[in-house]
Amino acid sequence: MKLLLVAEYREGKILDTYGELLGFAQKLNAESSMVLVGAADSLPSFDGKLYLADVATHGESNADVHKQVVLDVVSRENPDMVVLCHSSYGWDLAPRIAYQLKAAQVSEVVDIQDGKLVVPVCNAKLRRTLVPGSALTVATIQSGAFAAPELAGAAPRVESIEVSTDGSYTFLGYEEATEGGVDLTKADIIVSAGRGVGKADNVGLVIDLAKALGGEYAASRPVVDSEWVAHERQVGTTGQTVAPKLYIACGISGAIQHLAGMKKSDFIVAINTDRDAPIAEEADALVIADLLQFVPILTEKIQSL
Ligand SMILES: Cc1cc2nc3c(=O)[nH]c(=O)nc-3n(C[C@H](O)[C@H](O)[C@H](O)COP(=O)(O)OP(=O)(O)OC[C@H]3O[C@@H](n4cnc5c(N)ncnc54)[C@H](O)[C@@H]3O)c2cc1C
Repeated sequence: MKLLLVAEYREGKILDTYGELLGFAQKLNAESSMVLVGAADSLPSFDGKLYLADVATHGESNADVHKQVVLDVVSRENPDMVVLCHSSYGWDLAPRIAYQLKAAQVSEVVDIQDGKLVVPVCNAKLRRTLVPGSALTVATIQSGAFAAPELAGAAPRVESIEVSTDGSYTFLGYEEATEGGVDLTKADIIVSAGRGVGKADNVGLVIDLAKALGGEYAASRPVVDSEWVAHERQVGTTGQTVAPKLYIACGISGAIQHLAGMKKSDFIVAINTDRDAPIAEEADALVIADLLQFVPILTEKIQSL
């Protein structure tokens, strides 16, 4: 199998998520080439062919033009699969490429089993394996689902390419998070509330524990969707990616989209009534308890130290 990996470049450098694309290729045992709209001073550690379209000419974020770049490389490489990250860049680009190539598009691949793509369904409660019906597939891979292989030292064979830069997009720039927004990535300790807190009033228990520990509080997506906690505190693929020294997950089941945002934490404590919740597999310590009883007692003990 032959893959074309689409790397991303932002604000002057290649994003290290290209490593996850390589991890995906490695798991499929596939041959791969890569394409990047970027610059020669920020290249991937990749032992293969890299098609490089100059960012100064093709723009940093322009789906119309970048689509043409990828299509140009597809015509040269004739891959079986075009692979992008499941990121805002990938969401924007993948369907355009798939439509143009009349290829199947498979979104948010989380695993490979027996050479087949595994994707989440039913809000990630279930998974299914897919065999695309077309000869060419365009796939996006879930953040954190495929570990990057050892990359140091490898250098790509670079081939410069150029396509027409006509497009209907004008890229205006990136917007910084609003002032006063919380940067959870800087917190050493995060206590996070999941749907297991039950109702908005109970989020206070999690906030109290975070304060007692001198940390920040965060939440899983359902808690944010219910407007119990602001979106800026959401952890996961559609929230922030954090790696604190201590992450305490209170009433969080451990769906892949949540794990992707916190599994690089140094030490994970999960408080859950269900000993079989998926988070138990990631947790360094699992407390099987009702958080509504356990968390206030823990907070009180810490406050009394
Ligand atoms: C495209 C997409 C993007 C997504 N992005 C994100 C994201 O960025 N972040 C994110 O978090 N999710 C995200 N999700 C949602 C994700 O799939 C899960 O649905 C979500 O993470 C589940 O949240 P939860 O663990 O809080 O709730 P649940 O899965 O409902 O788990 C609740 C847990 O609480 C436990 N519990 C219940 N009562 C108690 C109690 N009294 N004491 C202790 N434990 C208790 C239960 O045993 C259970 O394990 C995304 C989904 C999709 C499809």
